[in-house]
Amino acid sequence: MGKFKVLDHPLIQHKLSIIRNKDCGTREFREVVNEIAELMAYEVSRDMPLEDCVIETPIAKAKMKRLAGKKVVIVPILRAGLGMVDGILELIPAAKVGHVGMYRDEKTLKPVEYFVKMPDDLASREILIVDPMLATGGSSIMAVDALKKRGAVNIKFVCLVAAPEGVKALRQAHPDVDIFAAALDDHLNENGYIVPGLGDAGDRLFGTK
Ligand SMILES: O=P(O)(O)OC[C@H]1O[C@H](OP(=O)(O)OP(=O)(O)O)[C@H](O)[C@@H]1O
Ligand SMILES: O=c1cc[nH]c(=O)[nH]1
Ligand SMILES: [Mg+2]
Repeated sequence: MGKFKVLDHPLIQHKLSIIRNKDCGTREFREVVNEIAELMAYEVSRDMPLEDCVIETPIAKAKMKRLAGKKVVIVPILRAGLGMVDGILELIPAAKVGHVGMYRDEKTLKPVEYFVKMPDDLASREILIVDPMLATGGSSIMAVDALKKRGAVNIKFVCLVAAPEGVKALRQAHPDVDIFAAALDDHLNENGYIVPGLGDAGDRLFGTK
């Protein structure tokens, strides 16, 4: 079973309290979502594989370590996942970026896929699917399905706020996927929104309603 980890670093918790506030405006929301994503990327990348290498410094040859393997792929689930991409790219600037477009039908709460564009060689790459919200789990499960269908095997899911219902569903559907969240909230309300949550992440990021 993949792990589920809440990243409770004080800076992450502090910044999360800023964006949860209903009075946080679009500009600040966008900035702070990226800042949290950057901090999370530091933890999420902790077990990235390294390989030996020899570097010639101005003084001597030195046995060093560098990242091994192909470039990481960041996959935002559109739209809200886009808000986390730049923050992660600050730490992993050479990463490739794939996109999965999906929205949740307001009545059924089921995800509807409308776009997929991925880099090549998914099978040999580490993939970070990012979306601020893990609610029922429907969107994340469908995103992992879409990537596995295209050959992906090494997948992590990174979100800001998770509901227990979504964590359970994603782990059941894809037990091999590690899940990282900045917070595990209480429950989903009758409209499928996370409580206390932060509202509709996409609308708050892009100023839509
Ligand atoms: O776990 P789930 O129940 O599937 O809900 C979570 C999904 O809902 C939100 O997207 P939304 O459908 O609002 O699309 P948007 O990002 O375009 O606003 C959110 O960003 C997730 O993708
Ligand atoms: O609370 C929620 C649930 C789904 N999508 C959001 O943006 N927020
Ligand atoms: Mg939305």
